[in-house]
Amino acid sequence: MERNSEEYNRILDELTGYCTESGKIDQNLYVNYDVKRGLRDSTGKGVLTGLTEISDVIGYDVIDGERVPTDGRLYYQGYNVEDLERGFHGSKFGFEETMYLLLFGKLPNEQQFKRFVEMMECYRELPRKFTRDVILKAPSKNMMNVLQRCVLTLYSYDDNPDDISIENVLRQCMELIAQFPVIAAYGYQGYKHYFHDMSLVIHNPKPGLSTAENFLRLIRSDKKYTELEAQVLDICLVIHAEHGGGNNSTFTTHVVSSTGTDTYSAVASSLGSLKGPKHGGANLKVQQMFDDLKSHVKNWDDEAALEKYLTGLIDKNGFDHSGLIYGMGHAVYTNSDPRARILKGYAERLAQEKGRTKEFELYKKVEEISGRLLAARRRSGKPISANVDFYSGFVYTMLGIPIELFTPIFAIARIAGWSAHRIEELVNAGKIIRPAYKYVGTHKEYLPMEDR
Ligand SMILES: CC(=O)SCCNC(=O)CCNC(=O)[C@H](O)C(C)(C)COP(=O)(O)OP(=O)(O)OC[C@H]1O[C@@H](n2cnc3c(N)ncnc32)[C@H](O)[C@@H]1OP(=O)(O)O
Ligand SMILES: O=C([O-])CC(=O)C(=O)O
Repeated sequence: MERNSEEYNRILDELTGYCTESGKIDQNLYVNYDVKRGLRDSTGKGVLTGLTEISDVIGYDVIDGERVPTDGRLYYQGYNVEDLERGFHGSKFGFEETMYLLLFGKLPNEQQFKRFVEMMECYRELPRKFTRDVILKAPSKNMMNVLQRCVLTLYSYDDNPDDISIENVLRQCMELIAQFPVIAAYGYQGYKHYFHDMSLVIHNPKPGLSTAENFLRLIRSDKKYTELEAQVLDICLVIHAEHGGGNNSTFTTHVVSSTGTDTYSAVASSLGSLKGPKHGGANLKVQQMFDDLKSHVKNWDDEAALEKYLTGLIDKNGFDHSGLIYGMGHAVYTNSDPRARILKGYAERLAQEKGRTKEFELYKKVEEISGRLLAARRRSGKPISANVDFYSGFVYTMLGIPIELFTPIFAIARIAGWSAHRIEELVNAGKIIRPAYKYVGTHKEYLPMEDR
């Protein structure tokens, strides 16, 4: 049979019909069996599946035994992220301090920090010819795919890949944390060259520079960036670095690590999760959604037109027909996400500097109208607000960072959290994660082919 022939397409349609029909489950059964869909209870609260000391994500206060929505708070190893952000002001190495904090449980002193940064510098170097043989050999349009493929290939360059002793896993994690920015940047350079006919530019990372500085240097042909750009990107990495054990990609780290598998398999799985548009991939979707909005609503001051467009999104009549307004909503946060508050502040300051205040005002209006429209539709009455992905892409565009690198930047930061959680899972030698699935089909008798 020839691919894409009429017959091929007819059979594929028929098979698609079979598997869609076969996969359908009566939605009432989920209620009858009290299935914790999405691992949530009937109030939407996450089912407790683990304990962690790495971070605390707070969306409610408990007052007189009642959960009351509150402005979100996020703590890394006990430290409020907003205090960290203020503390790191003016530094370009906030992300390196954050990595240390997440991995080792405390903030480093000067000597510990110097040694750590030096170690990360030597881990940053990719294996010999890896760039040519792996990154550039099979260029991809998607840098999350490049990261996944490279992580899996790094397994074969490791002399001791399957050893899950803490010492070996820590070494592997530190290497991957250091190499992620380089892989994403080189993957992007390969993409520009092979898909957009631009010159291939591969700079080496420079010792003494922070992760943020090196990343900006590697993605730019002239290696240039401003102090402000490096500082803002550094803070973006800090606030994306970790988010508890329950977020989808970190939970994936726990699930996969609980089998005793190798670090490369676990990290590649988490990358796959983070790429999803309901998770880290939302930063890309937000950008695309705003492009779509701008093509439909020419007058950004026309609130009625904005409301109509956003209502269309919820009704699955616009953009990607998913029914979602990207960048809004969160499983834990209610009144606000502290990271969105921080990013909104940077977005406002950058917009003033770059003459993009009108666009910033548009974001604010969309945030306000979406929150109102979504809250009105919800059965639970839980408040809904902008999440970390709402303003991040706007900030990145003002830093001159291309859209292809939005979700990879999330991954460059979040691998620090995944690493800390992988080690926490292994240190505590937990049970293999294995929830229950109830069979709701019938049992049938086998029939030989001629009798079917
Ligand atoms: C880094 C991150 O992962 S941050 C999240 C990034 N993702 C996005 O921005 C995508 C858009 N947002 C969403 O899809 C959701 O808000 C999620 C995935 C973040 C959280 O989902 P949940 O935990 O199920 O949210 P929650 O329980 O508060 O929402 C319940 C209801 O509101 C709806 N809802 C929540 N957010 C949105 C949204 N942005 N647009 C439309 N509907 C929404 C849900 O579909 C659900 O509807 P239902 O009760 O009728 O089934
Ligand atoms: O916690 C979540 O579910 C998603 C999230 O915000 C993150 O991973 O940063």
